[in-house]
Amino acid sequence: MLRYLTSGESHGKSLISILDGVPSNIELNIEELNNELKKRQSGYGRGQRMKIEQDKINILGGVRGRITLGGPISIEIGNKDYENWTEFMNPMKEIDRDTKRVSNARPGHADLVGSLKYDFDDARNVLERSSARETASRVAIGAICKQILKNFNIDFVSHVVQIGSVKDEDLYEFDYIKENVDNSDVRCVNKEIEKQMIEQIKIVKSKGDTIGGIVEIRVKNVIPGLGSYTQFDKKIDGELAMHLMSIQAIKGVEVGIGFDVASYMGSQVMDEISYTKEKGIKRITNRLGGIEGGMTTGEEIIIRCAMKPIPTLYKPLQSININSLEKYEASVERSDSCAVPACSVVCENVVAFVICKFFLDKIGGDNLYDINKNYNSYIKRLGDRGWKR
Ligand SMILES: Cc1cc2nc3c(=O)[nH]c(=O)nc-3n(C[C@H](O)[C@H](O)[C@H](O)COP(=O)(O)O)c2cc1C
Ligand SMILES: C=C(O[C@@H]1CC(C(=O)O)=C[C@@H](OP(=O)(O)O)[C@H]1O)C(=O)O
Repeated sequence: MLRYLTSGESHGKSLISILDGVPSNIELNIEELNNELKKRQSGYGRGQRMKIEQDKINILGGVRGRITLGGPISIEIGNKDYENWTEFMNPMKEIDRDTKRVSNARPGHADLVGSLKYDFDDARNVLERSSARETASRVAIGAICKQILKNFNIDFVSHVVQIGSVKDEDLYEFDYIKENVDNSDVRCVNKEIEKQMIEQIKIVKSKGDTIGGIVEIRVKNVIPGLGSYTQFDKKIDGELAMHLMSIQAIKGVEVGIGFDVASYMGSQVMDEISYTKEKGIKRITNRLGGIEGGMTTGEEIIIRCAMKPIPTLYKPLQSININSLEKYEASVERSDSCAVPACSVVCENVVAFVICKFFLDKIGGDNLYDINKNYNSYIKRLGDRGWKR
């Protein structure tokens, strides 16, 4: 079973993760992995931290000469900022506990409840781990998963469809998104709307406020039958939602037309089925986003995620001191004003992990050769039943 754990603090020495269950003989493109990390760091609205960090993957185990060995892969991403934080973060030595203290809980962040739950008088101990710095690890893991799935033509893309009230309402083809998204400062496909989104972020930032938005993730060339209707925890939509909702600041996940299913009649929601000798079994539409009964249908997967605005405001909200309980303005930490573009990269890679997990569960095999054999045999059987690539 494909699984991972992440460890590390935002201003600690490095982020460490272990990805277990990767088959052997997968060739890794390190440049491509680093490119994915770089994409997560960009996007208009990010704060000063992204000027300090230049995330690079350092694989410590499980890979030899860029080829996976079938054992757990250990990954390190260094925090350059640690150089400035050693005296406050060093795990092995006495540290200065007074200078970087956070006492006035930021509403919307984990500060207050984390301090109560873990019995801390300093929310620094909470925010170091609750910080979305951790998403760099998740991107590295998802990027490896993408490279596994590339062997089977499965491809991923994501883009920003809304920032605040500015929306990109067009429905684009997968390839069109792919061609245009990386040229945009906010990962928006439409250049006109991109300008409006940047303007929106600027205005909000100038007021000391923050803003959220919606991102869309698409997966192309997925085979039918990943996931299962037979048990609640085998349903791929459930697992996707769980992984996506666990990303810092994600407050909603939709598959296909999502919440709109509630407003339409059945005939306007279900995707009718057709069969022709040339195209095989196909859906005439794809409103349900490529998932039925907890299984992939073979149509493109379409998911949207809503990100709330960044909780740290330069014009702080009312709060309390976690120790004295007196009324205070929330602490102000160096912060992003909008991280929706970065979040689209995170969501895309988190989806890649889940798809890869279910793909390996379905197809099986410890090494690329066996997986290829099993894959081809499944595709052949589906072909005999009328499904075509
Ligand atoms: C890519 C990314 C960057 C983020 N940057 C910040 C930030 O600079 N400041 C901040 O307060 N929150 C930031 N957040 C959001 C917080 O980490 C998040 O709101 C917090 O951990 C509380 O979790 P919750 O919103 O899921 O409840 C960011 C989230 C993501 C995904
Ligand atoms: C470090 C990252 O994001 C951080 C996420 C984050 C938060 O509270 O979630 C707060 C900020 O941390 P800092 O105070 O060090 O600037 C962001 O920069 C990153 O995405 O790599």
